[in-house]
Amino acid sequence: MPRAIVDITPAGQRPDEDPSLAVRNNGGAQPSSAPAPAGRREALLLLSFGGPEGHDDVMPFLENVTRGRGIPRERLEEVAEHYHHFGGVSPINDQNKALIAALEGGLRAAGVDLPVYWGNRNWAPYVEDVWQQMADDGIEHAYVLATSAYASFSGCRQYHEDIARARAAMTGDAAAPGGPTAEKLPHYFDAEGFVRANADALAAALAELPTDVRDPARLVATAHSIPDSMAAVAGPEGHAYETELQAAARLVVDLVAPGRAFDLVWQSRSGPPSVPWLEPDVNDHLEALAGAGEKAVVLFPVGFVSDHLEVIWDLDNEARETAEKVGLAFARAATAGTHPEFVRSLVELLVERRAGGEPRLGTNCPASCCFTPPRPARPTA
Ligand SMILES: CC1=C(CCC(=O)O)c2cc3nc(cc4[nH]c(cc5[nH]c(cc1n2)c(C)c5CCC(=O)O)c(CCC(=O)O)c4C)C(CCC(=O)O)=C3C
Ligand SMILES: [Fe+2]
Repeated sequence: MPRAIVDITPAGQRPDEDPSLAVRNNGGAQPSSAPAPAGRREALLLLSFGGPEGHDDVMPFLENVTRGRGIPRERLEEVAEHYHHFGGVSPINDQNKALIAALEGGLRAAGVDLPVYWGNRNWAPYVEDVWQQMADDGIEHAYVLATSAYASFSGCRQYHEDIARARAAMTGDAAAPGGPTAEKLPHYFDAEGFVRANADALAAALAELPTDVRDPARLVATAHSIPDSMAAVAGPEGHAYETELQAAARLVVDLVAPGRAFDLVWQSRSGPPSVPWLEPDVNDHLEALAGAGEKAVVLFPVGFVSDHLEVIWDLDNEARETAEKVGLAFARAATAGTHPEFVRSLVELLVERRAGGEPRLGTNCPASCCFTPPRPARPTA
């Protein structure tokens, strides 16, 4: 019996935020399990976060990211300093360009003739503009590869909303969106090449440690912290962000040192202190490890796809400093980046979808996924 595809029709709200932020019509992503119709003009779209390109971009970029999110001004100023430390340029844009070049090569190698486009949520090239560009170029359907491998509002649902917003902007009518139709590719935290890329990097980082602490070194996976309320509703049954991260980290460690223990901790917490986010923070965890007599640690940021600013600032500066302070030998593994096996897996995901493979989570998400259902309207007297 064919499995019903549940269309994404957000009727909810972001778990911890203002309901007016939610895009009400996600007409962008309508997965179909039928093979791509012959002759349809298709494209691959890399959909990412975006990042500033210079000093003057930093504050407007941060305002785009945090609009309506209730992030304290002091936090924004602090994060702006991290960007200014690198001349106001986020590394994420060059990393996305490199990934696109690698994907183009990977598609050619697989004999897949598709153009690759790039759009962002928070900075140019904006997803709205690339949608117009694709329409002008005659593209009818886009497969959307988001630069997040996991569930959660921030990592999955919000990318669906970006697609819906871009399609609504084509007509000015969210109920009758335009431009190419789209389907988002599924979560890829357990894709063979993603796991292999992270495992190679973990092995390389371990090899950087002095030989006498290599075997007993503590393996510590990191991912972006999110509000507890967001974690609780991630995925169809809730807590999928943590579950997927645990699964990915386990797969990675098992390729390097089968069965070896690891910890999963959180980084880059934002938001007001009054709102609970996933804990422990990586810095607190390093202090606890040192306090328990550990001598060395390898961090592997399996929650991220490239070595963007939150990785290089929060780990290579802050966490490394914490490790030095408490006397832990420290190494940090690279993210998947443009590892050839990772790129090959991404191309495979695309090929699977084009052939009409059963849509998986991240492509077809139930309406309740990553949202808190809105409270029923109070009956009026
Ligand atoms: C789960 C997750 C991912 C991974 C999935 C994915 O990749 O999508 C991710 C990635 C990224 N986050 C990034 C940057 C920022 N994230 C912020 C704020 C926030 N992130 C959150 C979550 C996540 N974030 C959340 C819940 C907030 C609070 C505000 C809100 O609820 O939306 C802020 C505001 C300032 C601050 O408070 O830190 C900035 C500047 C960059 C770009 C880095 C660069 O430029 O290289 C990237 C790739
Ligand atoms: Fe973030």
